[in-house]
Amino acid sequence: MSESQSTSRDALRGARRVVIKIGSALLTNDGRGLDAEAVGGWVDQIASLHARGIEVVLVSSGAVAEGMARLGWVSRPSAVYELQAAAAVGQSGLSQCYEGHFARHGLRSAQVLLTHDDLSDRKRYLNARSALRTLVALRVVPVINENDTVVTDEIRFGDNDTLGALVANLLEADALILLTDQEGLFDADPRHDPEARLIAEGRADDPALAAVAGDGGALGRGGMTTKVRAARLAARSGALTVIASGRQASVLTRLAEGETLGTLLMPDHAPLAARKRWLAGQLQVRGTLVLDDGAVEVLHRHGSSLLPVGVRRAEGVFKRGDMVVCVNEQGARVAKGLVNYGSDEARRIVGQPSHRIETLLGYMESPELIHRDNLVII
Ligand SMILES: Nc1ncnc2c1ncn2[C@@H]1O[C@H](COP(=O)(O)OP(=O)(O)O)[C@@H](O)[C@H]1O
Ligand SMILES: N[C@@H](CCC(=O)OP(=O)(O)O)C(=O)O
Repeated sequence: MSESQSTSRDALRGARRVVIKIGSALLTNDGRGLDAEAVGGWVDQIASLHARGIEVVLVSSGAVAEGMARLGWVSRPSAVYELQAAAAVGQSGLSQCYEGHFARHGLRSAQVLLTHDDLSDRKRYLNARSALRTLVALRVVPVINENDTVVTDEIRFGDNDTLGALVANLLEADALILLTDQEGLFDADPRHDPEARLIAEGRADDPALAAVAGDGGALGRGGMTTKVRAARLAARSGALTVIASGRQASVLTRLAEGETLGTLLMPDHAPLAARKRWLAGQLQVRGTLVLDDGAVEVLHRHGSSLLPVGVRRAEGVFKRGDMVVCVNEQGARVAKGLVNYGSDEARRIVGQPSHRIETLLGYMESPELIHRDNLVII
């Protein structure tokens, strides 16, 4: 084992708070509802981590699959209202299953259902954080899922990898462990390429990883694409990510002991401040600002605010306070942030020096289009 590998795996051994996500592809027993026996096995391992003083927060998929099994449906419905109904039926089964297994170890679990809005509204985000922190302090294991029954396609995470990463950010976890049906991230999708080789370690921000990550199977949602993206999100609060097979014997306890299993994706920059992390985790973007090269440079190099003079075009319909993405002239994403002017006003002031804002609009809200406190480089 190389020196860098042993150092990285040591980081996992030192983890005190971990978010463990168990994916649909793994949980659902080839689509026939929950694999309760396998759930029991993971809970046994989590109980053992707990006994060593490691705080565990679980993100578990499986509600829709369990609901389908309970309702006797053989194929996944496409209508949103049927998926919502299946999730409602299945979520109680999921919760019961975990509760029963944790009870064998004298541990309590708690069901926490979150939506995108809970994490995008700053007040609700802080509320969710304090509730989860309280549960963890009470030595209860939160079992989190997306609240599928009340979300529509437009506002959903969809996959639970992203939710897991945002929870890791929220709780400043040391590690995010994504358990799935493959041994980790391969250099090609092993379902289609028998020669594919496991990537043991990488940097969460490495664009080459996103290039080899493909879509999910029939049961899962985002495949490796969302797992690699989740690693990038988790890295923003300094968390490392492991993608590993939930079918490997004692996978969680072996990882906690520093064994080389799965794919380890390490953060390669300092963690962002809490508010910037929250900004970075925002998925819903209302518009696009196309920046000139000078603006891209000052944002990158100096962490400056974005002034209208550096913006070529404003696209989309947005209000003051909405999240917009900033791209360079080739369309590559550079930053995102909360904009100080709505799209109509923004279109009138782009390319202009800030001292002209008042003349152009009849008022000046602020000299920046996005203040640096509300801006995050991506
Ligand atoms: N490069 C890759 N390496 C490993 N698996 C990959 C890769 N690209 C795509 N996949 C697919 O991703 C699937 C796991 O993702 P997904 O089905 O969403 O599972 P989960 O429900 O656990 O999130 C695997 O079954 C695999 O076929
Ligand atoms: N929230 C959904 C699960 C979403 C999902 O399958 O995500 P993933 O496990 O990342 O493939 C459910 O409980 O059915």
